[in-house]
Amino acid sequence: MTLQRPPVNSLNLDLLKEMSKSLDEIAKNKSKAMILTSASPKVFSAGLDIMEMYKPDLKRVEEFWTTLQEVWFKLFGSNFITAAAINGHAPAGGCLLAMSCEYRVMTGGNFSIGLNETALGIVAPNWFMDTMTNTIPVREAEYALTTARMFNVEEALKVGLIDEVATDKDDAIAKCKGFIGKFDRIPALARSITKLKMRQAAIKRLQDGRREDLNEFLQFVQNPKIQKSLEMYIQSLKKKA
Ligand SMILES: CCCCCCCCC/C=C/C(=O)SCCNC(=O)CCNC(=O)[C@H](O)C(C)(C)COP(=O)(O)OP(=O)(O)OC[C@H]1O[C@@H](n2cnc3c(N)ncnc32)[C@H](O)[C@@H]1OP(=O)(O)O
Repeated sequence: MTLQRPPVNSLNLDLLKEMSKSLDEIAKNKSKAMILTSASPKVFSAGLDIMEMYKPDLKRVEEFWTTLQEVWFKLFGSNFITAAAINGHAPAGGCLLAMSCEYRVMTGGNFSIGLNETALGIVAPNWFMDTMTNTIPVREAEYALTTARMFNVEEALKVGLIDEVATDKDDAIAKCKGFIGKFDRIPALARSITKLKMRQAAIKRLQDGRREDLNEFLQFVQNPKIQKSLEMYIQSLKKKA
């Protein structure tokens, strides 16, 4: 699955809906595995489209958040094998997508990956945190989350946020295929049940608290202080360019 929403694959409602549909198709057509990557040469995904959260229409932003939750359920909780070929920057929601896969290969270069929400004055939801602690140790996750740490490729490899480094996108995809090949001799049902048991607690936590998570988000986007932070962040992104 190749993300292609120039310039930075930011996740707006339309892209999330497309992803949700594609994940359904992959599940339905009984694909053995999926590799998630990006059509952009330097950005895997810039995370959530900040414009969806800035001065939002309430109905749309509710659908936006619900669709994001759905994409996470379908990706993190998929029966099929998932690997991410991270061929560029992967901040915030981009990092979440990569961490929701079972294996991560990142192309070397001046790219970074991490959950930087606190730097925007926002708090990553519990299920973002659960996804991170499913990937790296709790202590590292707490440190990374509180400090909005963006890891460079070497740091990400060292902490286990990524599993391998690749020379370019083709190499990243080849290495993801190498991971997928490890399951050639493992019975598929045993593999998928094991994966889902490992992920069950995190999945159940969001299933049980889904409405509450949505309400928290809706309160959050209606908070004037948060809107001010988002406005300043958008300006800083634009100034850079
Ligand atoms: C339940 C509990 C409570 C709920 C609490 C709620 C929690 C919400 C959780 C939030 C999760 C998130 O993902 S929040 C999103 C966080 N994302 C980020 O912080 C990433 C910000 N972006 C970047 O760092 C960079 O753009 C990066 C990805 C490295 C690429 O750098 P480049 O130099 O290649 O490109 P840029 O010039 O910066 O960007 C190109 C254009 O894209 C825009 N752009 C970049 N990122 C964007 C983004 N995320 N959304 C919209 N637009 C974006 C820029 O403004 C530019 O616009 P023009 O100048 O107009 O061309």
